[in-house]
Amino acid sequence: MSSLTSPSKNQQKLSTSENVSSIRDITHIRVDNSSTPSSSQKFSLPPTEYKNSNVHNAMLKCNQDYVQKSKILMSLLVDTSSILKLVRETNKQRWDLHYPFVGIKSTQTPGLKSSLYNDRNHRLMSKYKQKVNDRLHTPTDMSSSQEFNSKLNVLKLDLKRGDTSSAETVFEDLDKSAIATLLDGRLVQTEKRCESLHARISDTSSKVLVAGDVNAGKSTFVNALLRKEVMPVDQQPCTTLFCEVLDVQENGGIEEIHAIKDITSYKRTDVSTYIVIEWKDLYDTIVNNEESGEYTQLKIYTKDRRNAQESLLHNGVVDIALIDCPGLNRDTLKTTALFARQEEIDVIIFVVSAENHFTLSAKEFLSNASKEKAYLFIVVNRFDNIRHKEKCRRAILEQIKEVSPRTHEYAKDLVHFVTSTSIKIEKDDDNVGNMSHKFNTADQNDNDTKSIEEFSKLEESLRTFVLKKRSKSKLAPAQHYLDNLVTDIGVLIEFNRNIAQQENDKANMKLKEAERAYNKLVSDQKSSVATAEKAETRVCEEIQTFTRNSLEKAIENVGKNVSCEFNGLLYIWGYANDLRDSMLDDIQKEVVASEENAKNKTAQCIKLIQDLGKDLGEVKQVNLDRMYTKPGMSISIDIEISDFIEFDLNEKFSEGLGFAGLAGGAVMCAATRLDALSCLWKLTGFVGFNNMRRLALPLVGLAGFGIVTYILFDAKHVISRKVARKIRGHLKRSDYVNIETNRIVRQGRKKIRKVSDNLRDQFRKAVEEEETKQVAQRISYKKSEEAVKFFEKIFSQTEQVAECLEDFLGNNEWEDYEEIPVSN
Ligand SMILES: Nc1nc2c(ncn2[C@@H]2O[C@H](COP(=O)(O)OP(=O)(O)OP(=O)(O)O)[C@@H](O)[C@H]2O)c(=O)[nH]1
Repeated sequence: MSSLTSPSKNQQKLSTSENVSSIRDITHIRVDNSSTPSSSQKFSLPPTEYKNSNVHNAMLKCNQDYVQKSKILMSLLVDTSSILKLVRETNKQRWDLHYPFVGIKSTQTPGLKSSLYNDRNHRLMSKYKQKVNDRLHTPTDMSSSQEFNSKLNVLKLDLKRGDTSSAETVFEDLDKSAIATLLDGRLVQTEKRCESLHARISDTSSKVLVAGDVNAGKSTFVNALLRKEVMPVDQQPCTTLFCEVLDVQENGGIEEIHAIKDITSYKRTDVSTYIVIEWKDLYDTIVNNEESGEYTQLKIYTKDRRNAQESLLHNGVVDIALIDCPGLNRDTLKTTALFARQEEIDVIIFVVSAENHFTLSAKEFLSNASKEKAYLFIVVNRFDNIRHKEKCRRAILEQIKEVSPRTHEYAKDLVHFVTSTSIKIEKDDDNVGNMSHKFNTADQNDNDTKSIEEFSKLEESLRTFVLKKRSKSKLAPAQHYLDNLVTDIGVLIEFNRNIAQQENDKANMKLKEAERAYNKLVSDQKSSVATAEKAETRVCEEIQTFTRNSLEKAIENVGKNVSCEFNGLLYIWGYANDLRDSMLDDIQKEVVASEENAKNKTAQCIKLIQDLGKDLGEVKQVNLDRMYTKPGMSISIDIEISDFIEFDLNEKFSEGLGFAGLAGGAVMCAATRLDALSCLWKLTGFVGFNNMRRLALPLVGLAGFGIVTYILFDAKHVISRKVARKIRGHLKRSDYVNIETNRIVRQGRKKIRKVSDNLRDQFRKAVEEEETKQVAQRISYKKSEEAVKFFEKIFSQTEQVAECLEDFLGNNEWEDYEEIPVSN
């Protein structure tokens, strides 16, 4: 099997460039045929046998050239196939290929800067580069799909969609991946085509189709070539299906007839794909098939006992298979024409009866076949039946001139007037079985040396022609195909390299932008977070200072501006309570004011912090209404008797007066607060009645004196002072200022911290997003960079293939095969 079926193995052995250099070596070394397995097999016969045969030597020479050229071509096909595989792989996995000129309306393909021009001097550009460049920059008419697609030949996409839509509009409807998929399909087809071309070149055999009118003597001619009675001959039309006669070596040395129903599934080694026909049944099978149509083709493996110099089937150079066709008529014309068009058919031999000349079917077949194959090999048979031979010769040559002028030009080599029945053929009763009685031997004429000579001449010409045609028919299609293909690959790759380069430039720019944006964001993040932290600290300190000062001041001033209605001594207790409440209210007012201040400061700070992150997305609103809704520290102060007693009286009073006043005050207080009588009663019980009686008078006197003093010296101021002092003392002891300040600051800090945390979060997300963007840009940059490198590598590999193709196959010698079909 060809190496194309396992390119990976092939690649393991040789890289493309190594392969190409090995191809270069091939051309400088004369191919030593004896070293190749096929040639050792083919030239195993003693060389003396060839000595006198110029024809055979010519065949050997011709074959040498063929072997050498086919090796090069096969290597190039393998390399091209590997390139296609790499392109396909990239198209599928890494980089969607762009189809040249999609959506570019200008005839100058703007934006397409060719790196090929980067060569120092345009004139120094390789032929291949120049070719690709010219193709890329040739103005394109976008009006029709045909013109549009003409940038590519082999890789051209078939995008016709109705008559009205141009390829351009079709392309507009397709997205990038759809085009990549279409291209993938095209690449697969192309790879297969390379494989089939490779297989065709590696196949050393040659197929020769023997066509002609009914009863022209095709089967007789085939038998004469083989010198053996293989094909059944009948005066009635008898060949009804295609019978391919091959050398027995092709079937492992076993003479056999395979009747095939479906030729596409035929495998010689798989007996289920054919039926083996007995030799004796060959005639009946062929004749009966006209009605049954059971088989489409027969493969007849037969032994040619003649030596290589004489044999056609195994001539030591090329394995020739002869295909005997059914005679041409309206029914068979189409099938035979189709058969003749097959690539495998290297040569068409057309057998015409000298008596009947060309029929209409024959002319139609020949004119079509000559378009396909250029040169035809024409056998004018049954020449023995012609009396005016020269006249007949002229008439037939005239007809050939009409249907195939090129064949006519080389008529000496390509047109032969023969009598097939003049050739003595070997009969093998085992093979032909009961068919022998049907074989017409009446026309055989051993002594007709002229006819035999004519036939030998025909055979010589035929062998050389088959060989040359084989070279041409097997190698030329591959050469032309490769030539077109490598140019197409170049155009496709260069076009995509350009796009990849543009995308790389763009990606590079975007990557740099992304890096800049990222760095700026990270620095903004640091500074903003620091600013927010500072603002938080500062504002909290401000709130703290303000609150502390306010509360301390309020506590210090407590009672200074208090005014409560004093309704006389009887209501002194209520007065004291009112005073206390009023004082505590004043402090509470300061607390509320501090809370309000803290709220404002917090709001300002929050605004400042939110402003720091205003570019980072939506700002989360913070509700400050719920701040300080819970009451602060509660103050519980009870008014006691002692709150009415002022020990530290004004310096203007003496100590005695003070004591009396106090005592009086105490009595008054007790009198007002308690039931005086019950109090007295209790006191009497305590000190004893007699003692009480003795104390009563001085006490009453003292009380009276106290009452008078108390009234005289403004009881309400004393209470105010005492209550204020009591409140201050209580608040100091309970660390009121600190606790309240901390509470107010804490709540403000909490709100600010929440906003700061949100800002941090916003920055973190933004940084993450920028990082992701940066990573994506880096990936896209790397991807396009890899694509550029890949396309450059592929282009240079393709260029090497193209140069080899140019060097070794693009010479005039090659064309000679068309110019001189037979002569050496
Ligand atoms: N006189 C003469 N008769 C020939 C010659 N070649 C063939 N014949 C006869 O022509 C008849 C038909 O020959 P075939 O070889 O069967 O012809 P064919 O073209 O294969 O026929 P179909 O396959 O049926 O189209 C037979 O009787 C042959 O003996 C020839 O060169 N000279």
